[in-house]
Amino acid sequence: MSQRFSASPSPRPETPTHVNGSTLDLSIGCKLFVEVKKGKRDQQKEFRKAEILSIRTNNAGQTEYYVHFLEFNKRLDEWVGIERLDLSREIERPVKKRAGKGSIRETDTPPCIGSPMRDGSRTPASSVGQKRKISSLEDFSNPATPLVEQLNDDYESVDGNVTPGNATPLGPMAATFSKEQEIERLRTSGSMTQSHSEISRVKNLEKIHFGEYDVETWYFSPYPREYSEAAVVYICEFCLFHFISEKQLRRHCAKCTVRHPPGNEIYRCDDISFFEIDGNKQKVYCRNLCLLSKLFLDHKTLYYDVDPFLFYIMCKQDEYGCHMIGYFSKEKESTEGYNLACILTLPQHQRKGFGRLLIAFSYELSKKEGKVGSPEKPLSDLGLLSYRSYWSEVIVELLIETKDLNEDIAIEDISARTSIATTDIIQTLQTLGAIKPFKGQQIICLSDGVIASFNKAKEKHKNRRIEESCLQWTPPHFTSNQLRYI
Ligand SMILES: CC(=O)SCCNC(=O)CCNC(=O)[C@H](O)C(C)(C)COP(=O)(O)OP(=O)(O)OC[C@H]1O[C@@H](n2cnc3c(N)ncnc32)[C@H](O)[C@@H]1OP(=O)(O)O
Repeated sequence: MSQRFSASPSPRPETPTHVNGSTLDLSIGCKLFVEVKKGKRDQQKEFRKAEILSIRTNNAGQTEYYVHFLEFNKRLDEWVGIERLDLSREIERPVKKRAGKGSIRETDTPPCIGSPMRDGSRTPASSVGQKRKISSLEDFSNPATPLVEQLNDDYESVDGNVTPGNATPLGPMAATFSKEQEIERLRTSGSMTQSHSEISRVKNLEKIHFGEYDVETWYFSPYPREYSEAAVVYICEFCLFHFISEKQLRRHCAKCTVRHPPGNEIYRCDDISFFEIDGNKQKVYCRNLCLLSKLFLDHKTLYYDVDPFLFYIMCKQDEYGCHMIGYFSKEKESTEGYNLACILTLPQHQRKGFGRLLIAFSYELSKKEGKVGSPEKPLSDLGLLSYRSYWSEVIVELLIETKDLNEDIAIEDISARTSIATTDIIQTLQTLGAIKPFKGQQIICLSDGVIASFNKAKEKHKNRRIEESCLQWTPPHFTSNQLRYI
């Protein structure tokens, strides 16, 4: 059965808006101040500069604008009505640029910069070359914390292979960008990235129902076109089939006997289990998983070519079955030495230490393989924060241990014992301010502050650790041509 894919209702380029009897032309690319959605208790209105990315008419015939708050993460983009626009302040209009001989093209996007990815696509400027701020709803209140500054610096160093100096403008491809081509690429390509000029700037689903949760989505994902009309998309939490109505889901659940991900359970400790799934064997499940994860992963994910990947699904068990909390994917063979491709904790389970557990598990697998590994780049803002937190904790713990034993330890030793790549260790130590010059040499020295933060974090995470003895796994081997299990 062929499926059609689409971003959202077709955007209208220009809409005359009536204010106090006069007409105001608001078009895609206009930048203006928009009221920020705040918690119920916060009475104070706050406005931030935002760019209009799309315009639509809702069922009640009212015009709505899809806005992106400048310098904030895309997951805060949303549809707003005219009442949230501050029309009393200046509106910045998109610059008209000449597109070629005799024609004028209106441009609302900066050129995309970035390095070619493995699949030939480009890394988006938003995630690599430009400075970004970590943001969630609560971050609106305090967008410029020291953590944010730290993160911005980290972005440039971690993804440091792209700097404005070696950035390449996207060139004529951007001008001839076709929606059909993009849809086809989203549908059929492997690892993907997004650029500013892609239709996927506008998210297509508002909410999903998953298990017992209703979850607001963050980003575009290529679900079938008709799904973008639904207020909620219903997903079976066990087999990941998706439905457009609750009735359809109920009918499905009456027949669906699946109670855990379709793979081998390779780890169980208390109520936490990990299942290993081969993308080549469970294509439908893995594609549905990638569709789901794309709703929360902006900058890269794969959702068609799942064969070369293994998927590790983390579940919490109860009497009904194994409920998915998060997952990570891993290339069967990574020439770049990556031990993790994409990682996701479902939003309803975030900030509870599960991301840390997923990361720890990926390194536990690397240890069993006798390899050093690193996550695939670029990392998202949340990915980087989580990795920084994990790396810091593991490295500081080892340094304290070796100091207590009066042993010397080199970066290579840390890497061999933790499976963390030396570049990640050095960057982490630099971030902690732990590399100091001493008598013409560089030494590692932990400040009291770093040790105090470590002790606090250790206490917090003491119940969320991977027990090595609970991992029942031998590294799988694959034939070189097809990457299947032998
Ligand atoms: C290689 C890649 O795939 S990069 C892409 C990474 N994935 C994504 O961006 C998808 C959307 N995000 C997510 O799924 C999650 O945020 C993850 C997987 C990155 C982290 O999962 P979580 O379960 O929330 O992580 P966890 O609770 O273990 O937090 C780990 C640490 O990261 C940091 N952190 C995580 N989220 C945040 C946040 N929103 N704000 C500030 N710090 C954060 C904190 O230091 C936290 O430790 P703490 O709670 O003790 O302070």
